[in-house]
Amino acid sequence: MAVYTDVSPAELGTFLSGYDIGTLTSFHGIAEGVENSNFLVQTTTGSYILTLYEKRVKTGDLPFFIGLMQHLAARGLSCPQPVAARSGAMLAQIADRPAAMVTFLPGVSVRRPTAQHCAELGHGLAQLHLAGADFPMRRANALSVAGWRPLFEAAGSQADDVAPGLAATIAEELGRLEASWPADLPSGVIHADLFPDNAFFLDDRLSGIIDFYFACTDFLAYDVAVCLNAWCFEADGAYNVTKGRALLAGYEALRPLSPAEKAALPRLARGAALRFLLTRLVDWLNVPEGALVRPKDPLEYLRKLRFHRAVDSAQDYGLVA
Ligand SMILES: Nc1ncnc2c1ncn2[C@@H]1O[C@H](COP(=O)(O)OP(=O)(O)O)[C@@H](O)[C@H]1O
Ligand SMILES: N[C@@H](CCOP(=O)(O)O)C(=O)O
Repeated sequence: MAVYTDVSPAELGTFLSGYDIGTLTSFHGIAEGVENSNFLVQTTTGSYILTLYEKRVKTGDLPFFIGLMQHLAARGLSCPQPVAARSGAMLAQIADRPAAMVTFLPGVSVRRPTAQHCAELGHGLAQLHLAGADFPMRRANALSVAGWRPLFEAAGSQADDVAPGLAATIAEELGRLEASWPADLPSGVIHADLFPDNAFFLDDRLSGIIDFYFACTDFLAYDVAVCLNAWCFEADGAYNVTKGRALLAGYEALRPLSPAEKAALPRLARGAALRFLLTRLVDWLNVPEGALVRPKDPLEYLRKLRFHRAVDSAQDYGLVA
């Protein structure tokens, strides 16, 4: 998280009086993350996370996110659970922002995932997909292929200031993906942002998944592609096929990919790389003044995109045929 909106102790104290979770003992803003404002709130009954929803989160989508976390938790997935106010409401308002209080999950995120972490993550992702299969609400993925051109239009004119030639690379890739994006693959609830900072581990076992605010209804294999991008590249930009193999094997142990999903994986991985390149580029060029946030490097995803452009088949990611 980041902190875009400040909350005063008095405001938070008043806010907490609407909940049955004790009285405030301490709180602080959390610097990690880039989307919403998050606070670690400690009360006389324990620790909680207060999230204030910022620019990319539409208020109309909040019931989907809240309902999804409740649904997944009820099916045994370890994820934050929304805490109801005394009125029964899961959503509230503080500092003029929509907000929710959720349970605090123990565990730590890993900066340099090992193959073991990747295997655990793949398994957890498949568990999430299976647990979400009967979730009744739908939410279109606003950041799928149709959402990429508007992002490019917002940032494209400054892209070459970030890296010479970047605008042309994005334009070419966007055109290709718009023309070839799969139309019909198994769909359902996806997390859509399951990066290492959104997965917690205890003793190298996956202990929880957080940050469901990009979750939506889309191709399940696209979520796998997002994770290959986020978990299986080394800091020097090299793809680690051992980690990819572990992630895919962990996933397929619970939910085997169909032949069509396997064939589509390289395109989905290119699309996932372009999606994060574009959102990072927009964020890089638009850091709000005074915000506690560390924008993420868009060029990391340019390097990943270049790797995917040279991939022939899902076997290159470590998929065992
Ligand atoms: N339920 C939770 N339990 C424990 N820590 C959490 C929880 N939710 C968020 N955090 C902490 O806050 C950080 C940012 O949260 P996140 O949901 O990823 O924000 P963003 O929506 O900006 O990505 C996480 O990296 C984690 O450290
Ligand atoms: N994971 C995205 C940005 C959103 O990150 P989060 O920290 O809010 O989960 C990226 O790396 O570009």
